[in-house]
Amino acid sequence: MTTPPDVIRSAYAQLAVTDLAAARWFWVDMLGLHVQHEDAGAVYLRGTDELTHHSLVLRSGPVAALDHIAYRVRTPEDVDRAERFFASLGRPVRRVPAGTGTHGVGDAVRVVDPLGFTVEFFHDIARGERLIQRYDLHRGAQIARLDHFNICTPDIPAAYEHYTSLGFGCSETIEGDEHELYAAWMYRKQTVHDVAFTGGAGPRLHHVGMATHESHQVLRTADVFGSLRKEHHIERGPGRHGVSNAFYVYLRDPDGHRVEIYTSDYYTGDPDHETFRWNVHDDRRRDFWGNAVIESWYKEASPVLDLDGRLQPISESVLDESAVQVGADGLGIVEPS
Ligand SMILES: O=S(=O)(O)c1ccc(O)c(O)c1
Ligand SMILES: [Ca+2]
Ligand SMILES: [Fe+2]
Repeated sequence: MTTPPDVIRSAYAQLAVTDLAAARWFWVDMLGLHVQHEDAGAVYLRGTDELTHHSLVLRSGPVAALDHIAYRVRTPEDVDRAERFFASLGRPVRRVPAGTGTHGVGDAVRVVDPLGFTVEFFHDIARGERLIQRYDLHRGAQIARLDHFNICTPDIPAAYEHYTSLGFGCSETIEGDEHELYAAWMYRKQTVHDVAFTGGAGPRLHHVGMATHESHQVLRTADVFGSLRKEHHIERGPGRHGVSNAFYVYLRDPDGHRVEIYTSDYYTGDPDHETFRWNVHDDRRRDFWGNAVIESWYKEASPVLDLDGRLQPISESVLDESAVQVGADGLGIVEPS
């Protein structure tokens, strides 16, 4: 196997939205993301702490879907390594020279990874003004930065193996009594995750996780949606996660794309950091207070487009966590086989 690229972190997601103005209302007016650039067909957004051009791109399109997730790599040579790595796996690979791809991003490579996701690896990206202490510009949820991608895939062990081969560590898992792998959280930056896997039909994007500095920003976000009679955008929470220990709320944008507002997870940077393993029957795993997980959270997600913008076919899940009888969820009636 060829040398993998040195991934620094999850860097941006590019979402296709069917009504750019409605999406702008949600992500800019309500969540407060900073507009770094916009044109007739797309808006480029970032959080208050982000120094690179964007961490979210909303592109107008006929179908609500994920264009691609993107990881920043340490050097320009790591873009070449990514191209060779995925070519050696026999995966579709397409070089995207500077100026021909996403606005603000330099030389990049886009691949369809073994899980069926379109993934971009880049190093060069334009800078944005330092907003960390421009409190006068901090609005809405006061989102600091993109924290992670959560992806739906039917084969969690395959996802774990693929991201392990890319040098990702594993901070936490959800496992069955026989250690069947239901979910995993994996990282390159020194927090709980850059990517996590939710068992289900895939490839689909489950959510993008956006970090705030304080739990009161999570709570206020939910309050503002309630005040404006937009509470139907609130899907799950606010609450405290078992996995990651983060405080969270999940929202759905006008196209149904899911976003998590997430704060206060923990450091994972020591080389001998140990994986914390949850049992699928522990009903504190997903909400530490034992609150049930709404069925839509397990079942609904955004489809994914291939390198040519065509919808990727979706294959069904192997293990269905929502079918596991646990105290709080109570969604299913069948123990895992
Ligand atoms: O619901 S879980 O506690 O499993 C969880 C933990 C961290 C996340 O980012 C997440 O989306 C979900
Ligand atoms: Ca709701
Ligand atoms: Fe998340």
